[in-house]
Amino acid sequence: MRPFTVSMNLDNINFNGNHIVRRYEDIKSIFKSTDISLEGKNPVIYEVFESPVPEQQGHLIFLVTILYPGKVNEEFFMTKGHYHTVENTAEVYLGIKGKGLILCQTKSGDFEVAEISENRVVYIPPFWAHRAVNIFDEPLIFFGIYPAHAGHDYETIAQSGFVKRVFSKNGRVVIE
Ligand SMILES: O=P(O)(O)OC[C@H]1O[C@](O)(CO)[C@@H](O)[C@@H]1O
Ligand SMILES: [Fe+2]
Repeated sequence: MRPFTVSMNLDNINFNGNHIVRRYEDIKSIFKSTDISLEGKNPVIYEVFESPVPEQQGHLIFLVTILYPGKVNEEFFMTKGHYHTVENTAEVYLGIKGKGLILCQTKSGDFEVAEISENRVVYIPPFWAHRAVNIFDEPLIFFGIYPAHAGHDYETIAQSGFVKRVFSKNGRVVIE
């Protein structure tokens, strides 16, 4: 592989790698309850633009995630969340726009919330599951980098979920 550059122009982002689009119907099971008002609309909850890099040890995948503003009933839009399949792999996020929370937890029950916003860097150590939550009324946009061989373990989260959820209640952000 040869060195390459890409544009970070957010009006027209495309790194020529995977483009993951997750809509309400794809991920509604992650929310506490279903929301009839979204059933017909099936909005895009988030999309991820990844770099075209082989999923092999030694490489780094970089990405931009756009997590749209919105709620499923009172629960803020969020990503599926995952552990890395190769658990001993970390991830770094750099906030570009918007405001959010990165929920982090370990299999032994440890939990942490990290704030993400423009110019703030979040470090997710090895062994920590991570889920992004948009707590603002604009898209949450962040850049990320992780080892290309890390993989995504969604199954553990599907079975046991995250220990906390983030809601909007009377105009306030509530973590329960
Ligand atoms: O993979 P999920 O949980 O749907 O969420 C996507 C987020 O996690 C990542 O897959 C990185 O591991 C990013 O691409 C993105 O920010
Ligand atoms: Fe990850």
